[in-house]
Amino acid sequence: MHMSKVRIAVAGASGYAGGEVLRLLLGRDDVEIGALTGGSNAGEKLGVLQPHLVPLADRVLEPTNAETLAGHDVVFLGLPHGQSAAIAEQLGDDVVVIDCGADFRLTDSAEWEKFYGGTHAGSWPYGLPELPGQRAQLAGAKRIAVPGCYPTVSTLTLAPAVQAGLITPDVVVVAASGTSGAGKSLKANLLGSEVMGNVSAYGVGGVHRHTPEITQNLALLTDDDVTVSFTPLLVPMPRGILATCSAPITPGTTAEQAYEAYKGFYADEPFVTVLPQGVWPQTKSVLGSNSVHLQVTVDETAGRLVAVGAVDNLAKGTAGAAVQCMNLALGLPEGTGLTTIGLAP
Ligand SMILES: NC(=O)C1=CN([C@@H]2O[C@H](COP(=O)(O)OP(=O)(O)OC[C@H]3O[C@@H](n4cnc5c(N)ncnc54)[C@H](OP(=O)(O)O)[C@@H]3O)[C@@H](O)[C@H]2O)C=CC1
Ligand SMILES: CC(=O)N[C@@H](CCC(=O)OP(=O)(O)O)C(=O)O
Repeated sequence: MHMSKVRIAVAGASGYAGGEVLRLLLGRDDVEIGALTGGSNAGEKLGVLQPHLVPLADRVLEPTNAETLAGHDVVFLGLPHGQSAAIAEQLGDDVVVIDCGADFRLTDSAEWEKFYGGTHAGSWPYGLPELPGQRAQLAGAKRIAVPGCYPTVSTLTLAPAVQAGLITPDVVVVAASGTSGAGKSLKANLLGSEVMGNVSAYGVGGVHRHTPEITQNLALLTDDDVTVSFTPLLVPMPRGILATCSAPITPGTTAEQAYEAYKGFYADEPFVTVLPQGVWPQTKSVLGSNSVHLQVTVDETAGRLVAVGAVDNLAKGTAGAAVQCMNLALGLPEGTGLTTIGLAP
């Protein structure tokens, strides 16, 4: 039977998130790529801005507005924070809008104002299908907020332990990210000479805006109060996040029990792999894929559970999740167009 193609548009097609959505969708014969829009680069050819997207080289970026984005089944927003709400409200309730930005992730307006400033636009179904109960919220959804990259990996690295009560949910997350997490626009501290051969911490002391998002996610899994100490590190690589997470272990819990809890929690998840015991996640193994790699153990001397997770910040951390959510929203097989296979060496 002939099925009509899903017509999609990407706002922010010149950026990293928008570019990755297009890379993932270009291989699909059930998707037609419609409008591609930008900001300062409107009028430019995509072949100049995203030369890896060869089939789209001659496409010209249009300005981002309700007119250029009209007439699509799905609109992906890869715009800076605070830009999504005004566009989304003009797009009509029948269009699936998938926001890669932060505007609709938080449910608590006070937390939004504290960490982002300005008025909170509201909250949309949260695009992390691996959270218990969340897949049902995404099936048929017309508005989806794609999680932040650090919250995706941090939440999934801790969720089984929090839900099973293996830890006191007073968690410490230290996560190293590649530079693409900061977006494509040049930032002084991201110029090559500052990043190469260097690792630095930033957003230290509970001030990074992903802290309340991680807390919000973990709080769904327990009746206990959740506290999150989150420290991001910038490392000299283009893609990938490695998150090291720990929390006080519930006395008597063994490493074997923790491992089995993780295996059980993710047994039916197509994109989460709990690696063989003793094998620790590394970013390269997930690059370009929608995979999350996890490992867990118990540090008996310190009395802490230690879990490590890896994702590609642009794939499962943004654009891969966006495509996974599109599939769920449209009732397509969830893994359509997504791979679990990363790179080596
Ligand atoms: N990079 C990552 O790992 C992740 C990113 N995200 C989110 O995705 C969104 C996009 O991030 P990312 O792709 O990294 O950022 P980039 O800086 O790479 O891209 C930003 C895009 O937004 C466009 N843009 C900027 N200002 C305007 C404007 N005023 N009007 C219309 N378009 C505009 C830019 O167009 P132009 O170039 O033409 O100016 C560009 O296409 C952000 O909200 C970010 O938080 C989420 C998770 C992870
Ligand atoms: C390395 C780096 O700078 N990373 C970004 C996070 C990117 C991301 O996922 O965040 P949002 O979608 O919430 O912007 C940062 O720390 O601000």
